[in-house]
Amino acid sequence: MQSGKECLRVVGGRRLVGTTRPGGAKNAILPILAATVLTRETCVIRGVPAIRDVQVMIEILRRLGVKVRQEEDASGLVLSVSAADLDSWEVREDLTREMRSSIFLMGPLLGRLGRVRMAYPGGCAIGPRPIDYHLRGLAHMGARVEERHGYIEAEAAHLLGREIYLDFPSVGATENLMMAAVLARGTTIIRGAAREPEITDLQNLLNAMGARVRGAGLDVIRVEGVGRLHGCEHTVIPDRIEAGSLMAAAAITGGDVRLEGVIAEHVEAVSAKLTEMGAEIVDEGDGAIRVRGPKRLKAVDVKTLPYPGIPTDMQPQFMALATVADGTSVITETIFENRFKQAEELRRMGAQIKVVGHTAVVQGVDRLSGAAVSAPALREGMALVLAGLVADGETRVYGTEHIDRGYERLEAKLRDLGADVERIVE
Ligand SMILES: CC(=O)N[C@H]1[C@@H](OP(=O)(O)OP(=O)(O)OC[C@H]2O[C@@H](n3ccc(=O)[nH]c3=O)[C@H](O)[C@@H]2O)O[C@H](CO)[C@@H](O)[C@@H]1O
Ligand SMILES: C=C(OP(=O)(O)O)C(=O)O
Repeated sequence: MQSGKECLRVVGGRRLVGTTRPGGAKNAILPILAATVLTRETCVIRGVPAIRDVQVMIEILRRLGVKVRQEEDASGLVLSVSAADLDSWEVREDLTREMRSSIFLMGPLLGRLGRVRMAYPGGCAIGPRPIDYHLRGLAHMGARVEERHGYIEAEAAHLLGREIYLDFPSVGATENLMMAAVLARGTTIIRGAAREPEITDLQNLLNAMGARVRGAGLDVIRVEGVGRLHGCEHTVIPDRIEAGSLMAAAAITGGDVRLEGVIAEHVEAVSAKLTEMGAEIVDEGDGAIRVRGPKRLKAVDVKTLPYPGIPTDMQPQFMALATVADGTSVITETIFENRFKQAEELRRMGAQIKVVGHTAVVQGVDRLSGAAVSAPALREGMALVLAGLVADGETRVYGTEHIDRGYERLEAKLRDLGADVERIVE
């Protein structure tokens, strides 16, 4: 029996209808905030999502001596970040444990200060998450990298532009190496780079700061090192995973939801898959997408791939949809080793799911039944909320701290669309 805990209480059975919009992209703002330490001047970042990961990154920056001012405008949070005087080059263990994305500070601190010390970020609920590509790339650029007592220390009087090959298009390694390269001597070429839209957003920010980066969105990125960077203003792109999650909520409830402020191209693969499942998706132009869910979803096969494929960050949500679809869906996870933790929780709600290695076979059932479930991680939590929206009776989703890492006002947004969802402390 769980007590004194916070949960999202979802009562299933409501169609979602209305208009909503995603916030700024979590996976764009985190490297962007790290990149602001590359200059002594102030960077003003707009459209920042009010999520826990952003607050943790702000805390990390503050402990390095960075001044961060928070305001609000129509775009969301506005952050003015000023790293004029950095008084530390070390990111402590409690903070790296709090958020893996603290690794994004490695490249910028090394570029700006020539030195960085950081606790080794561990794996997480989605499996081991090595950082060997990050470290190998930095070493190739001339950094002396040492791993000791759970800490990584890197030093380089000057990083040198080099040609770097990534064995896999790692999003984080691509971004870290881009940030390390902007102040390096000479030109860095990253081959086998990840192509996610958040990398293009980072390129846009860096170039607005005076960097010379091109190629983001393709698999070869060229960075010509410059002597110094300056302050800038930048607005973060909309969160395509939050958008996809809200589209999934419309689809699973047989709803009719209009999303505004979306970049349709960023959710194309998700739209195509939802259409295959029987949803009707109309790109209305000007960043608006209308999603109408069918009476009953159809089973599909889903395979996660690097962008522009189906994102792994939408895989748990697709699994939730598959649990109530007509027929058998096969879901293959190719990005992370262990990202089916939601399956066990969905089974508590009556889902029929068999997991064998990287594949999950989901036999759609007529009804799910509400239950007490626990979010093992961020998207996995969203998947449980989606299941709760259509389950009979009440579902309590614990582990809200995971959901809050990346969803801004989730229960309020769903409630505005007619869902019966509230946050309660038992
Ligand atoms: C803050 C952020 O942007 N997070 C996203 C980022 O995470 P993250 O940047 O951590 O993910 P990566 O693209 O680096 O990881 C992809 C694969 O490469 C492996 N790998 C990665 C780096 C490395 O040095 N060695 C290595 O083996 C990982 O274990 C994983 O199997 O991209 C993931 C894949 O789209 C998303 O799920 C995360 O939401
Ligand atoms: C896995 C995710 O993020 P992170 O890399 O921040 O853990 C995610 O956004 O689903």
